[in-house]
Amino acid sequence: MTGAFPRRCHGLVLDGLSITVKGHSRALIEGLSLSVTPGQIVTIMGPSGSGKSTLLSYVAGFLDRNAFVANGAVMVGGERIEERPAEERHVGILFQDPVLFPHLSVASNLLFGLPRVKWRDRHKRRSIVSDALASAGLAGFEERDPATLSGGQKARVTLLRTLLSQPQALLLDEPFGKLDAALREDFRSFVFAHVRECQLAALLVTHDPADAEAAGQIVIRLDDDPTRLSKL
Ligand SMILES: Nc1ncnc2c1ncn2[C@@H]1O[C@H](COP(=O)(O)OP(=O)(O)OP(=O)(O)O)[C@@H](O)[C@H]1O
Repeated sequence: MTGAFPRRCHGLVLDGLSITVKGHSRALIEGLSLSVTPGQIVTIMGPSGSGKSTLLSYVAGFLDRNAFVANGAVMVGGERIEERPAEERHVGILFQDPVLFPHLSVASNLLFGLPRVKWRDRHKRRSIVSDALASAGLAGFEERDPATLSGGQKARVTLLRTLLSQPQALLLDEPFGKLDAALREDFRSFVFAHVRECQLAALLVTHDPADAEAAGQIVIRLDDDPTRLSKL
């Protein structure tokens, strides 16, 4: 894999995380603490509405503070980040639908992810993008319009863009959910290989036990009753 995705040497730690929907007396998530080591994928499972996406939003910095009361420490790379704006957290997130800018070429979408402060030289930036595409089996896709890509290709480009932004932790919110079975397995292996290669600390939200098994079977279950948080 390309040198544009350097190895990370810090993990992700949540400490005493509690989240309540405003106006509700019972917490959605209460006293959740967990530690994800570099290269490890911890799976978050639980019924619809149990707070899986809300948990990821809190870690990523997207939580709607008008709707939720939340507290608890989030550490990435050895630093507290829960008070920082999302763009300063070094946390990448992938959603169920790959999101690419439709008016930009594949290369421009990827260049968007690449930190300008780190790579100022235009040719170097282009070559990092080309190397990243080649590492994903997409050599020569630089000038393609995202609309012409298959679902699996879009998913790969979206992951590459996230990785090029140099995250230290990766949040995966059902990123395989809409792919058909063969593609799902293929993309899952692709994502997990990058998590391990780049030594990212990853949280995976999924409803599929096969994802949890492929991720290494470390499962945190958010139950209907938040006082019954259990580690399988
Ligand atoms: N903006 C909001 N305002 C008020 N309540 C919200 C808001 N967003 C989510 N919720 C509530 O928070 C709870 C947790 O939602 P969340 O989306 O985190 O669940 P989930 O476990 O990810 O569900 P699913 O598996 O269906 O995606 C739900 O009861 C939901 O209705």
